[in-house]
Amino acid sequence: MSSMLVEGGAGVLAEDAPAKINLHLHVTGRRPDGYHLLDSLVVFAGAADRVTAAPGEGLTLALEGPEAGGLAAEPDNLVLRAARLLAEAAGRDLPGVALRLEKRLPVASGIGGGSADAAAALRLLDRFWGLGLGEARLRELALRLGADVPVCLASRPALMQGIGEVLAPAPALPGFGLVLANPRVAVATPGVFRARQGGFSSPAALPEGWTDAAGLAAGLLALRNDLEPPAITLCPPVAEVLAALRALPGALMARMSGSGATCFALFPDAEAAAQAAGMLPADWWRWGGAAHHG
Ligand SMILES: C[C@@](CO)(OP(=O)(O)O)[C@H](O)COP(=O)(O)OP(=O)(O)OC[C@H]1O[C@@H](n2ccc(N)nc2=O)[C@H](O)[C@@H]1O
Ligand SMILES: Nc1ncnc2c1ncn2[C@@H]1O[C@H](COP(=O)(O)OP(=O)(O)O)[C@@H](O)[C@H]1O
Repeated sequence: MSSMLVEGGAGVLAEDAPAKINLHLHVTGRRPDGYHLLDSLVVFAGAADRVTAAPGEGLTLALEGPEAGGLAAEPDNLVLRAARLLAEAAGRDLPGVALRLEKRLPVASGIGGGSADAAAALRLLDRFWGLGLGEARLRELALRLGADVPVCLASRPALMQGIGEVLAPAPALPGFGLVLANPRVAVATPGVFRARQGGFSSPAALPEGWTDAAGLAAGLLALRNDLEPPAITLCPPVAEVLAALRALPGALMARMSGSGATCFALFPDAEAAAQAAGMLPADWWRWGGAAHHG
C-alpha cells in the first residue's frame, strides 16, 4: 500500500508505514555472514506509522505520536538513514526536506515499525525529490537498510525468503481480522536469533490460496514461528500474551510475529477483531482491525 496524499500546505506529502505481520516464520538456514534464511508469509495491518515530508532547510526529522518516546535515545533514526541513502543514490544536490514521523507502532516489537518507516521514507522521498528510481533500485536500497525493508516497500502480502530479499506473491488470501498485542517489553532481534536452538525447518508447503479465515487459520496452525520459543525464554510475558489472545472470543489462532514480542490473533472479520482487542489488558499495546490487502 502506498497512499500518497497531498496534505494541506503546498508540497507536503505523506506515506503510511503499516505494521508487518509474519503469519508463519520458518528459519531454514544460515548464511556464512550469520544472517538467517527465512520462509515467511507476511501480511500488513491497518495499524501504521506515518511519515510526512515538507520543504525545509537541510535534512531534519521531528518525532511525534504515542510511541515516539521509544525513539528518543535513537542516535540514527531509520527514516534519516533512508533519506541519506536515497540522496546518495541520486548523486546530485537535492532540495532540503523537513520530515515528520508520527510513531504509533511500538519500537523493537516484531512488527517491523522501523522497517516500515524506512520503506515509507524511500517511497515518499523518491516522489518528493522527483527521482523516479523505480521499484528494482528502491528494493536494492531497501535491503541495505534492513532485511525486512524490501517487503515493507510494497506493503502487500508476500511470501518472503532469503534473508528477506526474495519476495513472491502470497497465496490468495480471504478477508480476515487481526488483533495485535504487545506486553510493552522491547525484544532485540539479534538476541532472539542467537538464542534459537535446534536445526533448521523446511519451507512451508502453501496452497494456491484459502477461501475463508477458518481455512487460513487451519493452514497456519500446521506451521510455526521458529523464533517464538527463544523469544519466550528471553521474554516470558510473550507466553501470557499468547494465552490471552487464544482466550479471546472468536480467535481462530494466535502466534508471535517476527522476533517478538508482539503477537497476533486471527479473526473471521475486522469488527470481531476490533471488539476483541478492547478486552485485552489496558497496559498492553493493543490493536484490532482489518488485515491490509494492498
Ligand atoms: C525477524 C524479522 C522477520 O520478519 O522481523 P522483526 O522481528 O525484525 O520484525 C526480520 O527478519 C528482521 O529484519 P530486520 O529487523 O530488518 O533485521 P536487520 O536489521 O537486517 O538485522 C538485525 C539482526 O537480526 C539478525 N537477522 C536478521 C534478519 C535475518 N534474516 N537473519 C538474521 O540473523 C542479524 O543478527 C541482524 O544483525
Ligand atoms: N523509525 C524507527 N522506528 C523504530 N525503530 C527504529 C527506527 N529507527 C531506528 N530504529 C531502531 O531499529 C530497531 C528495530 O526496530 P523495529 O523495526 O521497530 O523492530 P522489529 O524489527 O523488531 O520489528 C529499534 O530497536 C531501534 O533501535
